[in-house]
Amino acid sequence: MDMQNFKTREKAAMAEPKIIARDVNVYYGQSQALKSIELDIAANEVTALIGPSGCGKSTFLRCINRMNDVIESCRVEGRITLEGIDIYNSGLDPVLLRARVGMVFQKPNPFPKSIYDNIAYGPRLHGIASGKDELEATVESSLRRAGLWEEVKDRLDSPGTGLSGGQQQRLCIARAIAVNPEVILMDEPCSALDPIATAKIEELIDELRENFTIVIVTHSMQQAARVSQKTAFFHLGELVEVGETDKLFTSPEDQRTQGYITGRFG
Ligand SMILES: Nc1ncnc2c1ncn2[C@@H]1O[C@H](COP(=O)(O)OP(=O)(O)OP(=O)(O)O)[C@@H](O)[C@H]1O
Repeated sequence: MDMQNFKTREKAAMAEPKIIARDVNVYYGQSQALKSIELDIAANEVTALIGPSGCGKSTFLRCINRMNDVIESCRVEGRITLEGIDIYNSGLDPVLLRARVGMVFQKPNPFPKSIYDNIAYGPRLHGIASGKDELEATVESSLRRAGLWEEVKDRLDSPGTGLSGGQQQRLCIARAIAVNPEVILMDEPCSALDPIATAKIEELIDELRENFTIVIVTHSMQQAARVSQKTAFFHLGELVEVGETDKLFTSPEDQRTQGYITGRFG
């Protein structure tokens, strides 16, 4: 290994995880959806959350930007830190948290506004771009980073909802990027898309990790294997196993992981 490579790896090994979850328990009313979750999420990596339906993947994802706050019956216990800041107990405004931790949903959900305004909305709200020129530049760079600029540059005033499903999802990714978040959460972002649109989003995810920390929930083990560096396997509200994606899929430590990835249940 050359010196440069060694230094890069050493730096990565020493770096603090971007997100740390400790003893996270989540309840919907009386029913417990997550049990004592402990997970470190590294910066500039893609972490995939996998597991059978109902195991708690989306619930955990929503804990990271406090989206569970809007579900009345939901109660979150434990500690989740973002760069050392406790996101539940620091008095951190959830709106500001969600600017740092953006989210992309299963079904593309552009606002019923123009393509331009879909992207400009967040920067306007958070006062990120000052003036028309800067806002235009932010809209363009966000669309470029989401791989959508060439396809929409001549129709920025058209409604976002008029785009194809795959384009709408890239619009939603561009919208998330526009406020310059550190983390992007993706809840099954390709489940409503065809294979070609899925491949585009997967390529995009790989490019985005250079600048963002990405956590993705997916039902597709192939997708987890293609896009992620780390994979966490959830089962019945427990985090059973987490590790390097290659290792988790080739030599898992737990029988339950083995059972799931070989298709014995799920
Ligand atoms: N809003 C809610 N109100 C009540 N219970 C909920 C709510 N959302 C999720 N649950 C329950 O919490 C548990 C975990 O659900 P969650 O959606 O997090 O699982 P998941 O692994 O993401 O599932 P899927 O893969 O089917 O999306 C399930 O038992 C589910 O029924």
